[in-house]
Amino acid sequence: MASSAATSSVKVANPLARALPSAHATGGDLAIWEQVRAALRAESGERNFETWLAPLAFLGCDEGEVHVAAPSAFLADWVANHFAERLRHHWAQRRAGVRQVTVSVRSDPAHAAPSGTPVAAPRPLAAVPAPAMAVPGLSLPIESRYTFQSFVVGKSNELAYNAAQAVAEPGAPGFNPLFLHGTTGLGKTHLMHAIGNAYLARQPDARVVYMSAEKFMVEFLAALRAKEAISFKQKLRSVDLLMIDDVQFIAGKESTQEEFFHTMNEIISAGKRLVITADRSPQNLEGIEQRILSRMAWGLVADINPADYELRLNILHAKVEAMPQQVAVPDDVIEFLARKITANVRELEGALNRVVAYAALVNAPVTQEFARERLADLLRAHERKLTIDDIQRKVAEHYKLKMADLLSARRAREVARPRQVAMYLAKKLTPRSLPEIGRRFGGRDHTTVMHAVKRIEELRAVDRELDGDVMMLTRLLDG
Ligand SMILES: Nc1ncnc2c1ncn2[C@@H]1O[C@H](COP(=O)(O)OP(=O)(O)OP(=O)(O)O)[C@@H](O)[C@H]1O
Repeated sequence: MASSAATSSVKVANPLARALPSAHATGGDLAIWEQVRAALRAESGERNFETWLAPLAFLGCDEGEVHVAAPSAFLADWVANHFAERLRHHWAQRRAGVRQVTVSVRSDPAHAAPSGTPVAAPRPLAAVPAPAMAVPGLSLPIESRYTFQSFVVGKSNELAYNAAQAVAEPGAPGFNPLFLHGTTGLGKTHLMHAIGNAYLARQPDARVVYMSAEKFMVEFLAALRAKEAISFKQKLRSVDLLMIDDVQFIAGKESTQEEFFHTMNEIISAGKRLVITADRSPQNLEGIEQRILSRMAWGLVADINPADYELRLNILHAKVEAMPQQVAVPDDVIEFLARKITANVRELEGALNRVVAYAALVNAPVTQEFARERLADLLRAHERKLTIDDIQRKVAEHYKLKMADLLSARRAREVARPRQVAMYLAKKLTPRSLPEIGRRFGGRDHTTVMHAVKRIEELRAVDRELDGDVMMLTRLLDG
């Protein structure tokens, strides 16, 4: 992510540079900083403010440049990309001449190496130990195929992905724990394994434990029975990185929750890393003690939303590329799957595998027809007959137009652009042909529809608002 999205008035200082600018904070500037904070709190909401903005430290302002510092490279990056323009705006309103905001990474004396500490020399290759593993016995195996590289990023999982990367990086991430939540099959477990793999690749000797909340409970109760609870506690609390999957499982299980709470506290206060996943947000987890919920919400809570059409396409492309056998899967089949299998990524992946495996078995080319036949059961379950009429209505409603306008010959931009969006969606989301779509839009020619589709494709690449409209409409219409 980083600096690419930062506006020209904002820069992210090199996250690795620990030294801070020599600006100084005067009393007047500190008062402005408090006002800016209040304005940001009001406009971004309490949650966003606490997560992203509250940890910022104000360093000072010199020659039109405001310097703030975040506790980690991850936070610095995120603030620069998502809040820096607002920061600049509020400063500029209150202090003449402010043109730029610089976000740097705060050097934290508590974590800095004491001066004089020798930096470890790189180890020669031959001395590198065999690939490290999670703590045997205690941890479930960490799957090597689930890596950051094999995780495809889109708007719906971007925050979770970036935060997960920050946990695996060497410096303190600036938040603890990381709480990932989302419904089934959206990549929570994948990200946890990716954290484990990346962390162990950097520090092969680290003690990493990945376990389901169910395993946590089973192991804890077994240790209690065997009168080995102390050793269980010690083993678990001495890890460097603890990852607990599906924490909703301990709902209603009181003694397990008690133990879980103390484990969380120990890990966090020892500065070790904790990652937790659940199928819903902390506020929505029922049957879990309030003190655990607030401890969880104290770190960074990142949701993973269902993948949109674009992300589904990208995931499918990535999965096809990663397949061991080189099977040609034409683009129209990929688009077909991305359009039809919308529930979650696990199902999408399963559908692709099913089609490809069967094609290889019977030595048939992968076509849309073939895919439709192989997935008939799955598709029937999802089938919702989406009509051009549905699309027109939704688009008209979204742009606050009358249906008659959408179908009219009016060329004014405020009508013509939504009409092109509707034609584009009709082509992408229904099996109707271009001439058929033209007919349904007031008897237009198929070349008009073709032009509309091309135009919207071009615009989506450069116009974020339009792209957002199309994605939202696609989700509303196509599930
Ligand atoms: N963004 C993504 N890129 C690549 N693969 C993904 C992505 N999201 C999910 N997957 C794949 O989808 C499958 C299901 O993901 P995963 O098991 O991580 O889901 P989950 O959210 O943990 O679900 P559950 O709550 O049911 O355990 C995995 O094979 C995973 O690799």
